[in-house]
Amino acid sequence: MNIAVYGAGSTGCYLAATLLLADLDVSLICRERIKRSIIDNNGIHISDYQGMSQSVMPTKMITAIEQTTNISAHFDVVFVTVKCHQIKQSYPQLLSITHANSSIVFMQNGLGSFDDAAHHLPDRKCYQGITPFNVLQLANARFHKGTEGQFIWPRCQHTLQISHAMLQRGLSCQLHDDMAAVINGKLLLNLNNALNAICDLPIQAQLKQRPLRRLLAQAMQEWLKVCQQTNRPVAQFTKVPPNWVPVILSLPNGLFSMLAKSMLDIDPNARSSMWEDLQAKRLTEIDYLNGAVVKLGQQYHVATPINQRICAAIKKIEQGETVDISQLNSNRLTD
Ligand SMILES: NC(=O)C1=CN([C@@H]2O[C@H](COP(=O)(O)OP(=O)(O)OC[C@H]3O[C@@H](n4cnc5c(N)ncnc54)[C@H](OP(=O)(O)O)[C@@H]3O)[C@@H](O)[C@H]2O)C=CC1
Ligand SMILES: CC(C)(CO)C(=O)C(=O)O
Repeated sequence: MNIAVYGAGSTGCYLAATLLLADLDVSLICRERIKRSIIDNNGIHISDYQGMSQSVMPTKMITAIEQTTNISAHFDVVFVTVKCHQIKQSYPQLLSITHANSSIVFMQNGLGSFDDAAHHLPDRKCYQGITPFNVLQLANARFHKGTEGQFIWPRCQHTLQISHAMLQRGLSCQLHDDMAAVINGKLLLNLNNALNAICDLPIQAQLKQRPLRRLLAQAMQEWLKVCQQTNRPVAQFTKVPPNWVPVILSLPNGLFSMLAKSMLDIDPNARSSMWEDLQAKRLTEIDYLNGAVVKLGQQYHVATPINQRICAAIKKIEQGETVDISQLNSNRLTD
């Protein structure tokens, strides 16, 4: 089975290293800077907040698909790990490197990008997968997992084979039959990406502040309302069912830290991928996260004022303006 990780950056390099450690045949399709960094540092180095640390040297790294020979229809499985807004440009290349029985697994957060991909690649088996944990790209080809979780993939012939190979090496992933519920449940957590980026604090420090938790709880309540209204299933990612998460987040600090130990048991430096995007002055995925909640809210007549303010704030920051998180409690950002 020939596997490719298309767009190996933070999550993609972590995924590629994990699959290589399971002795699978993996090619990285990545930028020249990533390839150079991996070569200069003798491999990909992955670590996690519980002390795991492993290294692996990929032998196949492709930076220019058009100039690579024997790659046409070569891959049986492609994990796509580019950002949501980079998916559109990938269709011709994804078509050229796969065949009719290939599985293409899209690993993006949020809603919108997968539907577009499945629509544009009708001759391929397209699936959605999820990275439930945070990966921070550090210097020297190091990729650090800062929160808990395992890769989640749809159950299909290829992922069953991959899961088996991983298990034999003491590694694990989760296979699900209902990826739509998983995506909706992950979006609930990703509503924090923007808030985390705006408050400019590590997630753990952010969660210790009740006003910041309450903002997140309100954003989550709006999404849960949309899900209820549209009969969308929401998978559980936390110790408590999705509907309880905003309730727990709204509790006073003492009660919250007693009841939400696992939420706080993360790397003290972990931040959201949107924080990373803003630091690097990259376009964010706001339209696919809080923006998707707003869009569905408008469609199904559910009010989403907090998510609207969050979107407006991120758009301002993308344009170089500064935003104070306290402004989210007023209407000023949507004016
Ligand atoms: N980072 C995280 O902790 C988490 C991220 N996610 C989700 O996973 C998805 C991927 O995020 P993440 O891994 O952070 O993204 P990254 O930006 O770190 O990685 C994507 C990489 O793909 C490269 N790329 C883009 N287009 C191509 C192309 N055509 N050919 C080769 N390389 C390409 C990008 O380069 P360039 O920057 O030059 O465009 C970048 O290096 C997102 O939807 C995100 O929300 C989910 C859970 C956690
Ligand atoms: C794991 C999590 C929720 C961390 O914020 C994430 O998905 C991200 O940063 O994009």
